[in-house]
Amino acid sequence: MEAAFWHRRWQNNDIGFHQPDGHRWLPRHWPALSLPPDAPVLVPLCGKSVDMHWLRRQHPVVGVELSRAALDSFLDEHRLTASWQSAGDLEVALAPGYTLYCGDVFLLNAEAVSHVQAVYDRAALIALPPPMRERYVAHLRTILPAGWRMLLVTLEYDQSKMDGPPFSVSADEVQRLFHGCAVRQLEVEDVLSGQARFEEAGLEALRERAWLIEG
Ligand SMILES: C[S@@+](CC[C@H](N)C(=O)[O-])C[C@H]1O[C@@H](n2cnc3c(N)ncnc32)[C@H](O)[C@@H]1O
Repeated sequence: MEAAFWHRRWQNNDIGFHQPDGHRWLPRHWPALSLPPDAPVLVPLCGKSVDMHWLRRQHPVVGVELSRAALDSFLDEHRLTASWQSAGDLEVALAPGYTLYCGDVFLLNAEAVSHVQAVYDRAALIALPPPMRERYVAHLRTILPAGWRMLLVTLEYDQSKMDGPPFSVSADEVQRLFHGCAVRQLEVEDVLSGQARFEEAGLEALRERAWLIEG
């Protein structure tokens, strides 16, 4: 998607992807990453996810997000005072425990994530259309220091019945994108029931999966 698409969504408060209570699987599956306390965690395409607030209890959090409005809302909602600085091609908000980059994830460089040990991707990979997904994963794999681990959440459904975002990402695609990494499915659940937009599109299944990936 173009940047303008996302800026419009934030401007119009059209943010159905935002989960005010956080993702139910984060507390359950985060321990599978076996991270040392204080290991810095990258949250790409972070929006104003409250999952960052949960992660922050254990880890310094590095976010990256196109929309300044999203990051300003996150800071406001969590009563955080940030100082904004320029960081090369991006801007960055520094608040206690948080380093929040504002700009295109593809402009995030290896220096910015040189200390990162883990990644939490919920609604980031699946927010991107196919060619951009390849580029996104290749970019993360290029800039992250060796030994990273990731908790990834994907959705899979019949893409011929509706358009993304969120886009359908199959188990095969996850394996392909992360070839050469250790990829383990932690959980799969059909979450179609009660999801009006997906039910109205005539889908018969909407499979959500959690993955542990080790680079
Ligand atoms: C579907 S939302 C998910 C947000 C968050 N991960 C969550 O769970 O609520 C995708 C987010 O990615 C941001 N985004 C899209 N493309 C981006 C890019 N190229 N670089 C940085 N952020 C991007 C959008 O502004 C949007 O906030």
